[in-house]
Amino acid sequence: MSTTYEAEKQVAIAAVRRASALTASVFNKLVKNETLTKDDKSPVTVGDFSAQAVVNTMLLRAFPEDNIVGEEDAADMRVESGKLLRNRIVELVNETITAPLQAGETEAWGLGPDYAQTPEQIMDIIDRGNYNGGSTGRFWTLDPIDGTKGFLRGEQYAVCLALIVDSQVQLGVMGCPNLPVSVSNPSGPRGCIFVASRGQGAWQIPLDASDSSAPIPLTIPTFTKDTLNLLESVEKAHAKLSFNDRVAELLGITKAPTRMDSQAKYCSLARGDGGVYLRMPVGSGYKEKIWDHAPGAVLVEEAGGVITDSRGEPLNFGLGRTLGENFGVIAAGKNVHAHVLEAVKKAKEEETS
Ligand SMILES: Nc1ncnc2c1ncn2[C@@H]1O[C@H](COP(=O)(O)O)[C@@H](O)[C@H]1OP(=O)(O)O
Ligand SMILES: [Mg+2]
Ligand SMILES: [Mg+2]
Ligand SMILES: [Mg+2]
Repeated sequence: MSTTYEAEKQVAIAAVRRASALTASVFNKLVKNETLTKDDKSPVTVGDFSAQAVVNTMLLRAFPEDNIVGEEDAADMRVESGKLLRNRIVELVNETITAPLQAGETEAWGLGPDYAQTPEQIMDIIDRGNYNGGSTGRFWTLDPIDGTKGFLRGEQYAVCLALIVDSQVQLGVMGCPNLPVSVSNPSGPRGCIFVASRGQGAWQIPLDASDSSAPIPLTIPTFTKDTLNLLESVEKAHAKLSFNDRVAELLGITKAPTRMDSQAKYCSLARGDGGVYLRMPVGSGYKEKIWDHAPGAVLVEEAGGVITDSRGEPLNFGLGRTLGENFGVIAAGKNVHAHVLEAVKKAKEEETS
């Protein structure tokens, strides 16, 4: 019998909602020493650490046996120089988890006025994201702020959570606080959640729990050469944008690419706002992380699309914390995908000839 992971979906949506609210509220108050630079030179903020603590708390209360592959760890908070950072994170996490219960939430998820945690508990819960993943069993993967650079610029970012069972992504939930609710009204209200579970479709729901708008089913539409465009990174160090330009040319695309940080690109693709997610490695040896693609992958597939690496092979979420050797990512609607794959092959041949 196939399972629909309904209980997991409810917890994941609530966790992404609380963590998204935290990140949105912290953005306006971020001060200088609340952002650090990690060993790989990428930024991390009190928002990333706090959001990971909130999501891990709720997941582990609801599913104590589960493991979590999370992006962040608490090492920087455990040292003497991390005291200010730690205090701020403890304040943010406790503010978020002790906030009154909202519709559908329960105290069993560690929420409500009685559930404040000690600094030690919060550091330990962040470090419960240290699981290494693998090809068998069930685990969650979490990117508490995907697109930290976009977050710091006040642009797109996403709180990203997925459930992986025996290497297959079964459930994906992404919170996008800065993404317009409606594609046709880009300057209108912002804040959406994208949800997909295997065999159950892809949906957009409101970020605000008190908004009772009905879930919107998502299907990737059909594109023509004139309406097709690429969705790509803002950061030049994350993807080879010159390669994308050549692929667009080979495909006869005339529309300019949409540059956007984070897995909000997958969300945009799933709702027809952009026709191709294309990410090619820059050749720095960076390995793509499973939390940067797992929820986006199930969302695209459930919206009727296809996602592979640049050779047309499926992404492998069972290799550990990374996707292994990086051959890039192509995601698009079924018909478009085959053409992109062909154009990518041609552009690669040109590079080596
Ligand atoms: N050198 C890199 N190459 C590719 N992706 C990277 C690199 N450094 C960080 N990332 C991750 O790429 C993703 C952002 O990609 P995009 O450019 O598509 O927004 C983020 O998950 C970011 O991590 P983070 O979660 O810390 O922001
Ligand atoms: Mg990061
Ligand atoms: Mg990320
Ligand atoms: Mg991140």
